[in-house]
Amino acid sequence: MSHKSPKDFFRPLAVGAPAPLREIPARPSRAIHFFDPSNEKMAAKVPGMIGTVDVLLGNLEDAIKADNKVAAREGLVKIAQSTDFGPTQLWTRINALDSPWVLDDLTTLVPAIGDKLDVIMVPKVQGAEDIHYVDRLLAQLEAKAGIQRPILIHAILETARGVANVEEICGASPRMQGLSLGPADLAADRKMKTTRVGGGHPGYLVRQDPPKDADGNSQIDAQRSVFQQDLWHYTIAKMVDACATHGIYPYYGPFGDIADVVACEDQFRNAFLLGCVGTWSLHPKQIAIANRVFSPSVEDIAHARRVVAAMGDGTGAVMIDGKMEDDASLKQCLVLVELAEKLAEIDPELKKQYDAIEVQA
Ligand SMILES: CC(=O)SCCNC(=O)CCNC(=O)[C@H](O)C(C)(C)COP(=O)(O)OP(=O)(O)OC[C@H]1O[C@@H](n2cnc3c(N)ncnc32)[C@H](O)[C@@H]1OP(=O)(O)O
Ligand SMILES: O=CC(=O)O
Ligand SMILES: [Mg+2]
Repeated sequence: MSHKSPKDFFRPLAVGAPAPLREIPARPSRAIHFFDPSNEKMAAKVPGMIGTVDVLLGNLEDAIKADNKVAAREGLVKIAQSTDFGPTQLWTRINALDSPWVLDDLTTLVPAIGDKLDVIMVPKVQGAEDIHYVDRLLAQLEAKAGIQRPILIHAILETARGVANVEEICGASPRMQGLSLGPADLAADRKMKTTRVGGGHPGYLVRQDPPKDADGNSQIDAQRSVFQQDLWHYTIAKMVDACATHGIYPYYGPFGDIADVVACEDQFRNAFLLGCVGTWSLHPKQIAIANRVFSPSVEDIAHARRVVAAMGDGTGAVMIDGKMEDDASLKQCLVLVELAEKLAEIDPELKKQYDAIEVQA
């Protein structure tokens, strides 16, 4: 954990840098859509995606060929300078802190487009020291460039040491906006034996007990159901707790099987139910899945509003459809109602659906 005093924590780290935020804004970020700014075809699609996705992220790290690193950085500057992003946030993923590109990433991007960048995603974060390094450097660059609002930091949880240090990473700077799970790098770093980019694995399962014959002997060769388990449950739950403790936001990460939109939706929904606020989208077709999954359903909002209406001042207990509701379940319902209100501000279609709900007595 940081050894700074609480008041120093909220002082700028360079003379002339903007004051750190005390609260991280809860801006909707259901899909963080990755694009390669050095890929002209992909980059050309970016202006048309504004308003259809909550976050557009110019990726400079993995998935960008070494020969294209400079073109990606320069492409991002060009796109950011020539585009009005309206309601859509602009993020970038810089190269890893031990790479030959990251210093130029930061010293180029902040002066050129620091006033347009909402969040910088930092990959392969190992501990608080990585965040401290970026924190100070950003403050120096912001001061030099006269940037008026602090650029926030998002860390990818994708090393074993990062997972072990997740608490101190979340609390390392008032710039910390959130964390994403990086299942591909994390699997490699932990020496897990899956070669998939996120999602489940058919070998990670629990098998139904064998039936017994008339003499009570187990029929181990009999047909038995298997239930595939979630390889990522532990890490996502740990990440959600660390983020909630520090008032920042957890996200699922990449789902690499672009064709399997069904399993992608399942993985996203598991993360949503566990507390994540959004996910990555690698391909345009994953945006609609993320927007659907990370927006509460009309049924959930109808129920939540009914509980809120029935609970009055929030004390006591009531019965609704045979189920007990009290202060705790009211708070659960308020999580959904408040999220729906935020989403309705930026998504007219959702607003229409939520507005049409009639609250049952
Ligand atoms: C483990 C990690 O670090 S994950 C994060 C790093 N990885 C990434 O960022 C990957 C981003 N996505 C991509 O590179 C691509 O989507 C790929 C390689 C997965 C698939 O690309 P393609 O084979 O070209 O996909 P496909 O043919 O279905 O593309 C259809 C159209 O969508 C466009 N498109 C594909 N992905 C994107 C994207 N992320 N953003 C914008 N447009 C895109 C294509 O250019 C193509 O355009 P066209 O119809 O004008 O030809
Ligand atoms: O960067 C993402 C990952 O899964 O690795
Ligand atoms: Mg990674």
